[in-house]
Amino acid sequence: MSTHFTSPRDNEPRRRGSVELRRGQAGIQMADQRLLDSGTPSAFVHSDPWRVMRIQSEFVEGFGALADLGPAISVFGSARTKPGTPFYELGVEIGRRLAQSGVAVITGGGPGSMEAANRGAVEGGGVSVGLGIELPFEQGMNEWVDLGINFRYFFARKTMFVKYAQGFVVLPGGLGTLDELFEAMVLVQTHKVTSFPIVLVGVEFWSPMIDWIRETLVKDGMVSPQDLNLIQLVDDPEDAVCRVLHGVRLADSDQRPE
Ligand SMILES: C/C(=C\CNc1ncnc2c1ncn2[C@@H]1O[C@H](COP(=O)(O)O)[C@@H](O)[C@H]1O)CO
Repeated sequence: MSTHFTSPRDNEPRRRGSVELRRGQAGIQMADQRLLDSGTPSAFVHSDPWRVMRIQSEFVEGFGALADLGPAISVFGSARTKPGTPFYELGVEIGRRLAQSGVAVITGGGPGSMEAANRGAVEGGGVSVGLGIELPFEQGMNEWVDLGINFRYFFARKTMFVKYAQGFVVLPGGLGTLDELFEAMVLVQTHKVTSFPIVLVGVEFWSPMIDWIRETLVKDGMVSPQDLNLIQLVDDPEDAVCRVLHGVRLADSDQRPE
């Protein structure tokens, strides 16, 4: 990068990357001066430019670790599901069936349904991935994660769930699960991702939400009736895995040249 100085009175701009500075703005200390000045306070590590580098490093680390993962499905669901409950067993069964079909299982790496799906993936002899998130209360990665990456930023982590999976399976959950589900629906609705199957598991749990989408959002014109086709609803784990994998295969053949 070339930076040239001008007198603050001079009308020639000082350039800093793509930014041009004149007059009072041109007097700001140069980045390399700040870097080398031993008297500079450490506050810069809490500044936005520094954060941008940390954010960038999360993408670089994530892309690097997952680049060779192969086919994968992201499984979401409540962090609070207890082992031994029907929803937990559902998660284990889905993780196992995905693994047995040769597909890696990606979860948020936490407890509950995430742990269940990771556990199923290990039991099914597959690749078990956890994308952990730094939280104010220390949680740690569940013991069934074989390839774990920890993130500081939710948005960087969410990119990985979509970029390295070819579909989503969504178990019953709370705000975190809803956030992941609706982000995926928006990405498909706006064609940011194409032919991305989203399968909800748990008819009784999800039906009121789907009814609300149909009876309020569609009725009031907030979404189109076709948007309901973005999701599929099932109860049976075999059906869930079949549909998500079938959706992926359909997508593959859609994209194959004639
Ligand atoms: C609140 C509890 C644990 C928090 N630990 C989490 N670890 C990893 N990922 C998490 C955690 N909490 C939420 N997530 C993400 O959101 C989804 C679950 O959220 P929900 O609100 O429970 O539905 C999940 O898919 C994760 O990606 C309890 O001990």
